[in-house]
Amino acid sequence: MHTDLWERGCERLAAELPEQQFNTWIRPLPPADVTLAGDGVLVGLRVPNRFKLDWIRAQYGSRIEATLSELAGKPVRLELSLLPRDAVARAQGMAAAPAAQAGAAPQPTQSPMAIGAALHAAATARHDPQSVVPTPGGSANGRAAPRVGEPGGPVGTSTLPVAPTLSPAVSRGRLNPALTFDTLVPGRANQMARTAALHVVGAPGHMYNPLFIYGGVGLGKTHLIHAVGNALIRDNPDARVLYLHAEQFISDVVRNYQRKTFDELKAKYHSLDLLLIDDVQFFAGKDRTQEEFFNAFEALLAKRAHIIMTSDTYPKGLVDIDERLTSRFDAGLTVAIEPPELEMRVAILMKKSDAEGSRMPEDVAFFVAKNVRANVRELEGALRKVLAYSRFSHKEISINLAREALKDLLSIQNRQVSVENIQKTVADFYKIKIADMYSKKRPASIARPRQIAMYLAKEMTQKSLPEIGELFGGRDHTTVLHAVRKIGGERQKNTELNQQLHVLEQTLKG
Ligand SMILES: Nc1ncnc2c1ncn2[C@@H]1O[C@H](COP(=O)(O)OP(=O)(O)OP(=O)(O)O)[C@@H](O)[C@H]1O
Repeated sequence: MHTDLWERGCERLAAELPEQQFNTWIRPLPPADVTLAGDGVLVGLRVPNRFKLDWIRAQYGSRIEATLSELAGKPVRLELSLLPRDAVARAQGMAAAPAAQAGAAPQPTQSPMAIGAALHAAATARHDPQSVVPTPGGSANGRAAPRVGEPGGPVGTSTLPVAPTLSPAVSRGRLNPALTFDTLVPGRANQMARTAALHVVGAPGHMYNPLFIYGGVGLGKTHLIHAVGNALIRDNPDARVLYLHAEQFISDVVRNYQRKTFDELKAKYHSLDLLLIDDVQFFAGKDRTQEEFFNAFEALLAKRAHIIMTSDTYPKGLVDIDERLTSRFDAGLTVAIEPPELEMRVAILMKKSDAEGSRMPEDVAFFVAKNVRANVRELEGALRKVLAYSRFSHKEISINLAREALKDLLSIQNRQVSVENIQKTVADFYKIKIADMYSKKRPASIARPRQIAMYLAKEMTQKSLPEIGELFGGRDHTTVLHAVRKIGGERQKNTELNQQLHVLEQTLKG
């Protein structure tokens, strides 16, 4: 077994990567789970938040896989997942004291892995934006520069001053130069959001301010707002653009609160031309953060700076966020990004495989796209698996190869969802009693979830209409057919319903 594979990998990465990059991104990770999987090795890494997960995957994923594969002498597949929230919260609670000493250097005598475990708690509690933010990645003329960690890319320590008021170069450093409009595949699912975003690039500070983009996980919200930032800086290299995840804003507020340096916070945020802030649902229940964000928001709009926010739900659907904020979020333009349809998924697979230098034949792209429907992030994961499998096995990319590479994923997808499970999940979601699924009650608050459950039963199980009717309290098959048509039709037009169905489908697929 390769029990010490991760530790050896860390040692190698510590020697190869610039020190600050290793210390920021790899060292704080908790020890990986290493398991043998077929002819290869599966290395599971848990990361405290989505921002870090995306960054580590984009910047270091292939490098980690290559390093570990070399050490193991067999193919290694890296799987990144989020640490459960309670584990993060526990670590934050435990780390209250170390957080005060954020930045303390690890003891050199410890192994990278031991240090990783020890520092993990402090790192998750710290969330120091300056420490987690990558070094500048854009060139002076705004064209894409090599990424952090790539040959020719910037080294760990920024030579730029980190002033409370961001210099344009520092703000540019927070954008991922790979996330542009060119690399974002357009389609019906992101048409509105993309068009609105392009308007902002054309006339920042004018129309659609603030722009609020919402949608389920992995659908391209972050990509789109980075694209706006990158395009704006390309057109105007002096523009002060800041991208940050809502959690970083929260940490900034906490830090300035502790130090009583609110003027610095104001100077930093109120001076921007474009603020891109991801996942504002994270502000829930954080009153002081909401107050500071409100102040920044008002100051930026007053000087015609643009604000773009993303969230997993529309403004009125945000919970534990002050209404004076949510009503302002809704005051510009609110647009949804929907799950991509089949053709768009195929286009994404083909574009991304081209970018990797291994074209995926169209029939294979259709096969993968038909089987991976949840979101683009999962689609990318499936693509990575197929490409890696083809590389390691020295075989051409074909449907058979894709079937083999994705067999775990396909077996999960094919797992049967039962009508009983659908009834329970839908009842929980809409907060009605499960008995109402079989009852004859007709108020809309009950009849509609029941119709939604019937629709999902038809979509997600092999049951016939009469069988479904029977399982819903002995209803006639025409009642089921009516529900299936009604909900299916509405889904096409009603974004909110579509999002709810998407969440339910994801939950049911486990
Ligand atoms: N239309 C698209 N074309 C190309 N790539 C896309 C598209 N949509 C999403 N992606 C890619 O899918 C991945 C996930 O997208 P992104 O991180 O922007 O999703 P998100 O909606 O912000 O998710 P989350 O809410 O989980 O943060 C990224 O690698 C992104 O580049």
